[in-house]
Amino acid sequence: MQDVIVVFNSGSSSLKFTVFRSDNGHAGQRVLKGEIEQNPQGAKFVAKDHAGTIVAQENWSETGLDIYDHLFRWFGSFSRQTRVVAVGHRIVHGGSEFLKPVLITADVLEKLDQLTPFDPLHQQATLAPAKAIAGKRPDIQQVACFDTTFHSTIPTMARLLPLPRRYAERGVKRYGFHGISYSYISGRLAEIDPALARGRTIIAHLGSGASLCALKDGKSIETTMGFSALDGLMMGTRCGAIDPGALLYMVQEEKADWQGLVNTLYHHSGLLGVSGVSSDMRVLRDALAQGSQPEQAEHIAQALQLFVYRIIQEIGALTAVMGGLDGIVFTAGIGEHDAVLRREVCQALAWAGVKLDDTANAQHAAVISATESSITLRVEPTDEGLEIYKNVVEIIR
Ligand SMILES: Nc1ncnc2c1ncn2[C@@H]1O[C@H](COP(=O)(O)OP(=O)(O)O)[C@@H](O)[C@H]1O
Ligand SMILES: CC(=O)OP(=O)(O)O
Ligand SMILES: [Mg+2]
Repeated sequence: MQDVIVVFNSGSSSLKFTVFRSDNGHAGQRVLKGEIEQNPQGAKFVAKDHAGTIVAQENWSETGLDIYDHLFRWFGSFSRQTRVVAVGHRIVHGGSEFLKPVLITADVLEKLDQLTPFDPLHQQATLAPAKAIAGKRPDIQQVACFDTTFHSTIPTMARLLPLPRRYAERGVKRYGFHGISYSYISGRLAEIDPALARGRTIIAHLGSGASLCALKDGKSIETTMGFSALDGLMMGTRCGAIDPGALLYMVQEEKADWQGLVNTLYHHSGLLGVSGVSSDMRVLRDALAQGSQPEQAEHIAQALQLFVYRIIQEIGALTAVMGGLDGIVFTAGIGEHDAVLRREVCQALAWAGVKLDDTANAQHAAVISATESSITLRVEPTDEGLEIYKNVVEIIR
């Protein structure tokens, strides 16, 4: 009977899980990974073995929490051949209380539930698997790892929002997110590039959700997402930082109700909102290459340019806060795979001494800076699943 640790990384639209052997220390040997993609019509479940071969594929008519009955039926058959010794979860918001990974208890779940208004997009989606398992398999130890933990080191000036003091006392301050990814990359840098790990390095986690982290001497000192995962960079469907007066206008003039505003800002803005076509970089680039009609082509081009422009603005700000810049590490879906995006960002940073090696960039090499570049440029795949697995091993040890 194989002992395993299961790791859930629930995103805003999909539930991803990875199964690791539990007898392999921090090496984290994957035996299975799966995804449940949900849509209004139901859910599609796919599980693949370590070689990527599909070992299970099902379409379920249920959605929301009902998918867990199917998942546990499948889990039941799966766990008859294996022994699930623990489950790890990516929980996006840990608030001010949870500053490191914790064993999940009813009290912990209750406190995390109360943070939902701080992150209406992710919190319940990331808590759902933990709640389902706590209800159906209370014998299984569960560990919560938080996207906010890595940024517990940001200083007061990075933490405070310029609002009346009473709001900070209610938790309205800057937390930062993508911390599990940043913790993984920071650990990898210590292994592959100690100078960058200890230096002034910006990690660019550019996925559907996108943010930057200013890593100084191995610690987060500033990051672009703040109170919420809506803040900072322009993203696939999220607006990022915008003038609060625009929100007041939207509410006043368009009588936008709260839910309508949540949907607009979280789901219909960003690349999708400006292009009017898609939130996915690949779709937008293909549409331009295939020659959209002129107005649509202009909107797509502006969306892509604005995406880069916001990254440049924030890199400039983080560089100032760090008092200089030694390296940039690109990661996550866009950061790892979109050489055009990386080239456009690096070209706009020539003033800072950034020089890209175009050949290495096109090959998605680990190091993409030219030898004469005064700033090291790297591409490093993130691995939130492995980072969570390592935290689970530590907690249940
Ligand atoms: N080959 C690619 N070229 C450009 N962009 C890509 C590529 N592969 C993935 N992406 C982008 O990465 C995004 C997904 O980012 P990822 O970090 O994988 O997921 P998530 O943000 O949901 O955690 C997609 O929306 C897409 O825009
Ligand atoms: C915090 C956050 O935005 O996560 P994701 O990029 O997975 O949506
Ligand atoms: Mg992500």
